[in-house]
Amino acid sequence: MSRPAWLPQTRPLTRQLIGWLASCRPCAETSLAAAALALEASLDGHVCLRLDQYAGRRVLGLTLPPLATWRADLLADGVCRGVGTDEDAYTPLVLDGDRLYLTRLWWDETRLVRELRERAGPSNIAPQKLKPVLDRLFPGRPDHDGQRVAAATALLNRIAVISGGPGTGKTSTVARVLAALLELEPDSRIGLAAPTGKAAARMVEALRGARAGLALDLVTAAAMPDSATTLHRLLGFRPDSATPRHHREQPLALDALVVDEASMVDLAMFAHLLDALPSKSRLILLGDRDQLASVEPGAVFAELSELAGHSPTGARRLSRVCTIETGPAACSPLSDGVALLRDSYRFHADSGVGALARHANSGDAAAALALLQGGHPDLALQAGDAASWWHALLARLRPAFETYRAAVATTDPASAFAAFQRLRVLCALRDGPTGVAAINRLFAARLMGHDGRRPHYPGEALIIRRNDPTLGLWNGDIGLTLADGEGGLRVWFERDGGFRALSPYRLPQYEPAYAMTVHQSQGSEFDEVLLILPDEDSPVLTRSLIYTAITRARRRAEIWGRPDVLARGIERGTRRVSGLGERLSFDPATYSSN
Ligand SMILES: Nc1ncnc2c1ncn2[C@@H]1O[C@H](COP(=O)(O)OP(=O)(O)OP(=O)(O)O)[C@@H](O)[C@H]1O
Repeated sequence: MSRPAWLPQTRPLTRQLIGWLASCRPCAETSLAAAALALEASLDGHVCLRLDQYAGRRVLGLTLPPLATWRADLLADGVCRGVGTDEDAYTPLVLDGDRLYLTRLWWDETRLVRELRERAGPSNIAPQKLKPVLDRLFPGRPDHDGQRVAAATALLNRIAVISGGPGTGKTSTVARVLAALLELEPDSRIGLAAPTGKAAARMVEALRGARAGLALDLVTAAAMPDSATTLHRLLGFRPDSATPRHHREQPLALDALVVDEASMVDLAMFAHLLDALPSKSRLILLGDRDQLASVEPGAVFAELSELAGHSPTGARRLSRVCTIETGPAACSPLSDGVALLRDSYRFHADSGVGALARHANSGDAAAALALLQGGHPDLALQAGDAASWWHALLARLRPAFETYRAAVATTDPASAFAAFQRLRVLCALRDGPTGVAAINRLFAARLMGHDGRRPHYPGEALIIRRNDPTLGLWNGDIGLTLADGEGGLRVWFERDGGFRALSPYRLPQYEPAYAMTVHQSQGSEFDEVLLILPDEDSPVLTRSLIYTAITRARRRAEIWGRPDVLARGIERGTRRVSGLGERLSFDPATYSSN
């Protein structure tokens, strides 16, 4: 059929693919509309489209058919295939119940579900052996202590998911989990990984700190892992190939893997990870289920966290090691492995940042605004359009940039990084007058005195946007440019507790980093954070984005923008559509809780 009239309403990629599909085969316009909606959904981070949410509605200027007719047309037109039928025949889409997937995403979800189901279940650690070890590692703590329960959960199950907000003790808990594991299974080969280089470095630093507080015997202390890598590096992704070096036939040589900041890991990476991890290995996922999900489709960590519950057997095993509250019953074979940490030790009870994060996360815009306007010493709201405050923003930042420029003048990378990482401006959007690109141009010109004539200059701060395994640079790495003492410039990167320098002319794709998007800031923390809002409401501005921005702040958070725009963002909850939770749940027809 000819190109549908509604096609220009969709994004360029959708237009291209639907144009191709329309030219390949005759099919109903509503089948093309379903394919277009599934593509658009994947571009928004959803794994699939729920046909039942659209059937019978008017969308893209079309009235969509009732569900049964729409499903039948889709299958008859050959735009998609049903599950279990003709798996070798390629169709662009797969229809699984009422969920319509791009075929690649259906395979990723299917592989992940299969791997998780196969691995779910109790580990081979006996509760009676674990109890004395945890008594030693959590001295003086009550049996019902949340971190102790989380540690026991992680050790008694093969797949563990520990979710908690900032400072709830995820790292402290996992340090004890690793110590206990090494005591009970001394030969364990343990790996540490995170989605970005920054998050991996922070994980190592935090684990070193947590480990120092444990009275470990010398053998255990020496066996504790002391380096972490990115998931890309761990799996051996190559720039010229979509298939990593490690997979089912060439698995990782690990008995246990801890992945920090797991909320940033997308569906496809999770599927690759489970494929490469030996079937007997443990997997421990750490993260904050309320943070922004990955840029690519999927919200795997948040969905796994939602499975929390106890099976009768799981509850019996856990209660031999600690005291547990009566909670929800298991809804999935993975439920017993999920632990939620709730008490934050980073923010004191009177911390404005902590309270603001809680209000934002619960969607309570009125309480968040009242708090911001209530004169809290660690919070500020600069209300209004950007045009009304950008001079004030430059004045607010000038002292911090002067400190940074003074540190740059010493040419000592440690001083430069210490000054640079103290404060960060975060932007909700990428483009537009308050987007990260415009704000960076403003700061480079007005605060760094960069006139744009030289390609590089001392103090230039940049963020790497593309992995370059040959150079050992990873998407998200921050580089600071310093004079090299011979009239040239070098860009310095933090590496393995030290620094390394490269010529600015060798770098892969990068962007300025005086300000960064909230997405780019995930996995990092700063003493002070200034969040810049767009002047107009945007669908990108969501509760999880605002919560993620605020929780990057250790000591102080400021919001620059219109209160009504902030309120609408806090009220905008988002939920990514996928089939993961449903496919991992027990089949109610066959599950018995006894
Ligand atoms: N049970 C506790 N009692 C007192 N202080 C604690 C406790 N647990 C953790 N802390 C402290 O709280 C801070 C945060 O702990 P930790 O780094 O383990 O949390 P996290 O959840 O990993 O934090 P982040 O969100 O920054 O990754 C640390 O300074 C730690 O020493």
